[in-house]
Formats: sequence, C-alpha cells, structure tokens
Amino acid sequence: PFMAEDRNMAVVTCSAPVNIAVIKYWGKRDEEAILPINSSLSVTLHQDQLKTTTTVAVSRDFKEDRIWLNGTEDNITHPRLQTCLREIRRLARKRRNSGDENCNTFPTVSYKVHICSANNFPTAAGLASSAAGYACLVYALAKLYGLEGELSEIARQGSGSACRSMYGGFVQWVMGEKTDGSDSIAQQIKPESHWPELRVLILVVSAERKPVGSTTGMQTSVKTSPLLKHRAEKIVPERMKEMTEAIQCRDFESFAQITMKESNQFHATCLDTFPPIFYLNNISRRIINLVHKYNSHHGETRVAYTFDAGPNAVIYTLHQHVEEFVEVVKHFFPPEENGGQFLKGLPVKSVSLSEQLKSSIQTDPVKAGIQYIISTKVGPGPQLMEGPNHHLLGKDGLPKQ
Ligand SMILES: Nc1ncnc2c1ncn2[C@@H]1O[C@H](COP(=O)(O)OP(=O)(O)OP(=O)(O)O)[C@@H](O)[C@H]1O
Ligand SMILES: C[C@@](O)(CCOP(=O)(O)OP(=O)(O)O)CC(=O)O
Repeated sequence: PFMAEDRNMAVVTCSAPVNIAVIKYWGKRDEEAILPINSSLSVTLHQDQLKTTTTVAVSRDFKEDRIWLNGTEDNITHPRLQTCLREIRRLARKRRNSGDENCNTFPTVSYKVHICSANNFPTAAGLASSAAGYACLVYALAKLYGLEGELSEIARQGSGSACRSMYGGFVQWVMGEKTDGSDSIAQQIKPESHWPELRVLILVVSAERKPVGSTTGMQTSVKTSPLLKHRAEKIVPERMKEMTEAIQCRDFESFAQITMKESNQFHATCLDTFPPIFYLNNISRRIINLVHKYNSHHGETRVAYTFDAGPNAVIYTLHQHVEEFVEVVKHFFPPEENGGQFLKGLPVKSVSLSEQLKSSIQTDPVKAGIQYIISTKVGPGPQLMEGPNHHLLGKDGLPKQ
C-alpha cells in the first residue's frame, strides 16, 4: 500500500524522533560495531516539534546509490552509512533466500537506492541530528524492503544514540556483552502515554558547531579518564536501576535528581579527559545555577537540566511548572528585541513572577544569552508517512524543488 510504483520505482517516506539521554552513553568498547562501555536511557521527543524525514527509493534506472542531506548531495561512501545499507540489504537477502512468499511484493535488493533526508530543526544547533537521522534511514529502508524484527542493532551502527530513537517513550540501550553486538539493543521501558505530565524545554544557547565531536571526544575519554571507567563499572549500573524505577513510578523528584547528577558527571568525565574537553559555556553554567536556585526557592525539585556534547540545555519538568519556569528564563535571559520568535513548539502562556522569586534567584540578567526555546513533550517512535505528498524525492528519483 505504501509503494507508489512509478517507472519501476518503489518509494517510502518515514519520520523519526530525537532522543535526549538521562543516563548518558559516553565511550565504546568496540569502535567498529559501536558497542558501549555502559547502558544508557533516554526520553524520545515528540515529532510535532523535532524530527527527521527520510525518503528512500529504489529503481532499476538508478545507476548508483546516492544521498541528499538537507538539500545538498552528501557522500554515500561514509563508512557508517555503508554499514547500515549493507546490514539492511543482508537482512532483505536473508528473507528472500528463506523462501518467504511475501517477499515478491517488495523490491529486489540488487537495485540502487536514492536517499533524501531533511531535519526540521537546525542541524548546526547541536541537537542530536545523527540519532534521528540514522534511526529514520534504517526504519525507512526496512519498510521499503518489508523487513521486521530487531532494527535497533542496525541503527546503532550508524550512531550509537540512534538505536534509542527506534522507539517512543522511555527507552534503554542495553550495553550487552557479546562481541558480535547482537545483544546491544534498544528496548522500550514505557510508552509515551505513560507520563503525560512530563514536558521538555530545549534552551538553544549557541548554534555553533561543537569543537569536539562525540565520536572522537569519547575515544579520548576512554583512553585517558579514570573517572569514566569508574562511572561505567560502578555508577551507571546502579543509576540505570534507580532511573527505571523513577520512571515506572512517575517519581519526578528522583527522575530529576538522577538526570542532573548524570549530566554533571558526564561533563566531569569530559574535564577528566586529557586534554580536557569543554562542552558547557558560561551560559550553560548560569542555567545550571538558575535551576538549582529555582528549585530551592520552591523547596522541591520542579525542573531538571541535562547537557549533551554542546552548550544547549534540555530541561525536563512537569506541565504545571512550564509557564513559570519559561517566564523565569525570559526574565534572566531577555531575548533580543528583533531576534525573531523566542518560543517555538507547544504554546506557553505568559505569567507574572513574584518579586520574591526574582530576588531569590538573584543573578544578573544576560541579554540574548539564550537564542530561543523549543517547547515539546515525550513522543512516539518512527512513523511511516503515507501518501505521495510526503515524498522528498520526485518521480524522477531526484530531490523535489
Ligand atoms: N537526516 C539525516 N540522515 C542521515 N544522516 C544524518 C542526518 N542528519 C545528520 N546525519 C549525520 O549525522 C552527522 C552529524 O552528527 P554529529 O554527531 O556531528 O552531530 P549531532 O548528531 O547533532 O550531535 P550528537 O550525535 O553528538 O548528539 C551528519 O554529518 C550526518 O552524517
Ligand atoms: C552525549 C551523548 O549525546 C553522546 C551521543 O553520542 P553519539 O551517539 O553521537 O556517538 P557515536 O556513537 O560515536 O555516533 C550522550 C547520549 O546521547 O547518550
């Protein structure tokens, strides 16, 4: 039903979400297969605000495999991209050879593939584009060839964190122990409907490209940081259990505490790396202080921060606290007058702040310290997008427009 047969072309379009880890993945035990030194856990964000869309097409007319990313042709020989293509084709061949009669409804593996992908958020903003990107690619190719079963193992080989974007809601990536990586897979802990009050705010601090990418950064950390080793062996196993329990019980206090401690320890291992890696900047550190002062003013943990390999903050909170916290952010990081829309995503009403709250936070406002906020929530996993209007490739197999 999802294949528009046109000039012998089969085409499928899918979308996939971003995920933000609350137990961080940092460090590999196998670079080639992308096997981590510890398990990790993340929240899948809603695709209404952030998503990758990918169209894949095969045709006997295509002369070679090609890929377009955000409008421009990219290098198809990228090793991780090649691995994902190879693994999907291997599965498709295996199914064909097994004599499955359904497989005649799906295209033959020998045709070349055209891939066209776009992120609806700035790739340069440092918002986990590789996770949504590889999850989307693997999911779309699997739909094209009619493949089912464990696909997170393939997405993992595109980018480690991508395996977690293969599911919605609350997802763990079990590190596994086998050398072939077949047990290093993602699993959903709870679906997106489990904790409807949970909200996510992304405070975009800087749109610059990061100085050290995740892949090389974690390589250096594995080689040089004794703290990372201790963390992987002793701390993460314990925190995985506590975090899973906090999510199951919708215990925001514990969820928030572990999330912040995890972020801080991840950045501590970056500082323990030699030479050290700095992902946080002065604005990031001001956000951390602001969150702690805000929580202590209220005498309970209402918001939690987490930072990945960049200065942008991701805030987890509950819906009843969103309006006040966004107002606090606006007050202490007043937007540029003509800086464009400050709040994107789910609507947030303006409220007034008490003088007491303002004075208990007690820091100097930093104008334009935060560029904009994306307001979103927990969301589902990858989706098949039906209907030809969604396709990013035209009938000629080339990007539209
Ligand atoms: N839509 C996409 N489809 C396929 N690959 C993508 C897509 N978007 C990004 N990528 C791949 O991911 C790379 C960017 O990944 P990189 O790790 O540098 O940044 P990031 O994903 O934003 O951050 P991080 O992975 O550290 O959280 C791109 O160069 C490209 O190879
Ligand atoms: C800080 C992180 O976001 C690191 C993500 O690293 P990547 O998945 O981008 O790394 P590669 O496996 O080398 O592609 C933490 C996390 O998402 O768990």
